[in-house]
Amino acid sequence: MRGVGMLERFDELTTAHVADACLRVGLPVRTVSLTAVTGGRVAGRVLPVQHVGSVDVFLEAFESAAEGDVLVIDNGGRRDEACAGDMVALEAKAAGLSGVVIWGLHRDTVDIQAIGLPVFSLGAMPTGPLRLDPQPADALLTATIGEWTVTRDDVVLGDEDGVLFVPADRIGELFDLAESIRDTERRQAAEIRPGRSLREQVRFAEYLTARAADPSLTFRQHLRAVKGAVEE
Ligand SMILES: O=C([O-])CC(=O)C(=O)O
Ligand SMILES: [Mg+2]
Repeated sequence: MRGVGMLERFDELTTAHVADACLRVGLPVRTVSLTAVTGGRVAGRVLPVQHVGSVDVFLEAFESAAEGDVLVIDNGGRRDEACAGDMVALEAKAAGLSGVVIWGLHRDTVDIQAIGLPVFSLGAMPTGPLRLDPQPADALLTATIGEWTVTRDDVVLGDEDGVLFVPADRIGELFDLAESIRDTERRQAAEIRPGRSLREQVRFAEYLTARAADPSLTFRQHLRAVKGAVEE
């Protein structure tokens, strides 16, 4: 699954559903809280870059980008400079990319919003970089976003809750599971509204009784037994 196909399938899901799917199959839940500058959603293969003070590394990455890739910028979480703005967003869009994810700050917010390419970042700041550091040898191979180091073998998903990284070769399986979690949650929601409480649906009273007898019983174990979905 690539580019547009992946985005179409993710369009009916959220990062929360896929994060819960990761938890269920025992994958690390590689999420980061970032703001959606343009409010859009993104799903695509990671195009990793490490930024050291100049946009040239982005332009170099675009030279070998594939349709639907997402530029994932490691700026070390710095909050003293913006590392990408509307020029980078526009060039990314023209190169066929489907979004930009920044572990750092952006600028040119209004122009980025007008371009419409989904951009996720820690926030905005007027100044660009005032430094230029040496470029590491793996600057176009890996990016560290929060505590997660990602490569071309990863897919990034982004929405209003932030971003999530998943292994590209597990995406179909994770989407299948995320869809079933979403369907369960929708069914539960559809019953809460007319008055059948979540506690009733997940037999919460039974859980409290069972936990009194066996304090090691967790709510997650109980949810699995009754096939409910809330937190995974
Ligand atoms: O932050 C930078 O220097 C890059 C920039 O402004 C842009 O892409 O428009
Ligand atoms: Mg600019």
